[in-house]
Amino acid sequence: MFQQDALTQGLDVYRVGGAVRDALLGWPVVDHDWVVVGATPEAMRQRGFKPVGRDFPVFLHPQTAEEYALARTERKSGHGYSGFEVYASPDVTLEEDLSRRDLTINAIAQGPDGQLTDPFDGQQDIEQRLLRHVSPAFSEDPLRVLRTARFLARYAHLGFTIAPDTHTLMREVSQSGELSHLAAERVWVETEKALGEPNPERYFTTLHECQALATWWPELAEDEILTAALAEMPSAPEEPSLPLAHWRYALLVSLLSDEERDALAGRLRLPNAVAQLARHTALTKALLNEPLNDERVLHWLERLDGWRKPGQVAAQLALVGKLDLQHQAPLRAAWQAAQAVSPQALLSEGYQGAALGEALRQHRQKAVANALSEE
Ligand SMILES: Nc1ccn([C@@H]2O[C@H](COP(=O)(O)OP(=O)(O)OP(=O)(O)O)[C@@H](O)[C@H]2O)c(=O)n1
Repeated sequence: MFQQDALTQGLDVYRVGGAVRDALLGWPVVDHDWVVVGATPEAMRQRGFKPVGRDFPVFLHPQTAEEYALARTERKSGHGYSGFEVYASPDVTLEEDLSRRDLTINAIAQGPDGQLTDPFDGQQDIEQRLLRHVSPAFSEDPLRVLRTARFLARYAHLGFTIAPDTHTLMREVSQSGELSHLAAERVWVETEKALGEPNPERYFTTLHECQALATWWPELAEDEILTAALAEMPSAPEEPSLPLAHWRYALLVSLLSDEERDALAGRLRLPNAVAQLARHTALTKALLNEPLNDERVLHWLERLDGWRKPGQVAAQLALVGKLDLQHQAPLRAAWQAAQAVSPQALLSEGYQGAALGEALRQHRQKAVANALSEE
């Protein structure tokens, strides 16, 4: 049940999508999406709703900033995201709007009196823990392959599986080559969300099973490589300054070569911070692979840009705590000792320019060596 406010009073409005699904699942509801039946864009604007874009009949409530979309149908007319013909008109029914959606559990609407409109048996699929497509139109949006894998990463621990027919469709979409028309940013948005879910590995194994991994993650699309990569993710540290999803990504690609990691980062157009965390994580794993010594530790601190960005060393030290706890204390001591070397003191001794740089490095290396020998 929900109360209508002055702005929505008199509109034929329903709560839809994720909010209804998650409420039925007892999962926290983060944001509410609404669908409005029988209204025109002009009527919405007159009420004070703010149009979101020019091409989509979606509006924001000026107070709650929640999305109100006019009921619409969609038909594919080309490749990728722009290749959609959207038809919104007061004669589009609630059922028609629900029928364009991806999964049955996402195609349930709730009216103000609490009553559910559920033409595709989404409630039954929630009870049976099934991710099932609404109609063959599922294939019209290749992003849905990733979305379905992401929902599995989120709900697998509740017992959800992907319906066999849906799995078949996902494989067909992957084999059609349509995934390559997605924008890299949208692929990353889905992947980043999946990486933050309770079972991120299910996202990747599902995509591998339906042959979708080869398009965007060819570096991981081999049974043994994928298994090894996924086994790295549980080492993500609880480091509140960085998102869990980013740590998991960095660990996932930590066994790849530098070239492969950079190729992936470029293809996915990763945000710099994520690509950098991935590089740093690989450096830390390489450091721990062999016995520590002053030269290797100093090199590691330099590659982490520790003097300018101490937070980057702190983050990697947290990772060391998960990967190899016995090395955390010596590395922390070495870092503190190296940080304590003061450029100011060397300046006042008369060092300048390149000589100052060289003296700094020598003093730092000595400090690291002392710290390592004391631990
Ligand atoms: N490619 C897509 C994207 C969205 N939807 C529909 O639009 C709703 C809202 O989409 P979105 O807000 O992206 O996702 P949610 O389902 O709300 O999931 P989340 O909890 O991850 O936000 C979905 O429930 C689904 O009905 C769809 O059918 N196909």
